Amino acid sequence: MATDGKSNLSFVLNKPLDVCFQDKPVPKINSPHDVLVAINYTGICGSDVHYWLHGAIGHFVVKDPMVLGHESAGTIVAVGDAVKTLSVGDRVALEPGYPCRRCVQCLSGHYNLCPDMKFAATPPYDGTLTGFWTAPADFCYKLPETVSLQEGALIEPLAVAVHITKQAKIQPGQTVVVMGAGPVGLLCAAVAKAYGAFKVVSVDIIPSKLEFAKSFAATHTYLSQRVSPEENARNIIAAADLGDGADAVIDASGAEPSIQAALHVVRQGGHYVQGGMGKDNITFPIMALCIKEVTASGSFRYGSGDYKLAIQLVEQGKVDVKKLVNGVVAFKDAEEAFKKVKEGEVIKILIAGPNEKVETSLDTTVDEKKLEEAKASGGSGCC
Ligand SMILES: NC(=O)c1ccc[n+]([C@@H]2O[C@H](COP(=O)([O-])OP(=O)(O)OC[C@H]3O[C@@H](n4cnc5c(N)ncnc54)[C@H](O)[C@@H]3O)[C@@H](O)[C@H]2O)c1
Ligand SMILES: OC[C@H](O)C(O)[C@@H](O)CO
Repeated sequence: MATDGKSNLSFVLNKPLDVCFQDKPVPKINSPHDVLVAINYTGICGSDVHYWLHGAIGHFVVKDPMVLGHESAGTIVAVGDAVKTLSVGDRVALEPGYPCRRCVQCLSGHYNLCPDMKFAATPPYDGTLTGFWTAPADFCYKLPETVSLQEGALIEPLAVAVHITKQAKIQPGQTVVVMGAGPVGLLCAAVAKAYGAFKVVSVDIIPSKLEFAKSFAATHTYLSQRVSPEENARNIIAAADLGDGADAVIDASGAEPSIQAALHVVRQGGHYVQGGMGKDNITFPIMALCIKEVTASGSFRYGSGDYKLAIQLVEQGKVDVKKLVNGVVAFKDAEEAFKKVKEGEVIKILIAGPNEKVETSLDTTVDEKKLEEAKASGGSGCC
């Protein structure tokens, strides 16, 4: 068997800031429709960092030890008897949430809203920072030959961006403002461009993020100021010459001032999408929403077709996800990688699977002062 002699070492969160490595049994294929995947690479998401720091996101509370990670790509090592679409050796991007397939939401095509979703590294379900993982075959997406396994690990956040940007109903030639230039905002900007947006404005409060955004996908950038949301909105419109406002505005920050400015940037009859997660309740400019007849949507994870499109965008060179990767670390350095993400100076770090031979390509020395400052400034920006 392809797992013989291989480690199923897993990176486990016991409680906030208390992690360990555990060698768990290799999972068994329990359904003829499932496959067994050897994990090659996993990206660290803001939600993983949030669980590591706080042990909870909203009402999802880590009560028992939980394996972290959900942005993964791997190689098929065994397939169930009924699997026709994948074979041993195929390289796949993993969609990490499995819906019930029977409820009203699933049957109406919105499986991401399934109330019984089993989502990796969302308690009580273990995540993918492990050696081997079982998944339904139809939630594993074969990577084209030209797409690497490291790019495969970036398909998950790209699928989030594909879903958010679909909600914005962007038409070719339109203008789009993306609030927040973290991984999700950067990917939304790139997807908006791929959907045909003529101008894409990235907004953030950190100059270095905007410098990167300009080199990645943004046609314009704006450094948000400590002024009123209306004034920031006027400045964004002026900076990118957006006329009566942007056709679509996406929030990928979850920050209250950014959400407020967004409603003043969007044009009459435009679209607003809430992709960022933040405080449960904020002051929201309902008059702007109302009198401009803005169409506002939420966006949660990804649904039918989003992974497929994300892979196509990478395959066709429309979104260069490699540019987001600051480095790859060996599995044993997973905790250092989390600290590095929390320091706030990297975009994406990949953790190699425990059976993957990798030379660490990232300086994992952690600047404790920067880490303390980042911790003091609040959560991961996630929830
Ligand atoms: N909807 C979903 O399914 C989904 C999935 C994944 C992540 N998310 C959420 O998307 C958001 C972005 O994720 P990420 O991984 O890029 O997070 P991130 O924390 O790396 O990025 C957030 C960015 O927003 C910027 N920001 C903060 N305040 C701002 C302000 N006032 N104006 C403009 N920018 C501001 C930050 O500097 C940062 O660059 C998070 O809130 C995350 O929880 C949502
Ligand atoms: O990309 C998926 C997200 O990280 C998750 O939905 C998380 O933020 C909430 O559980």
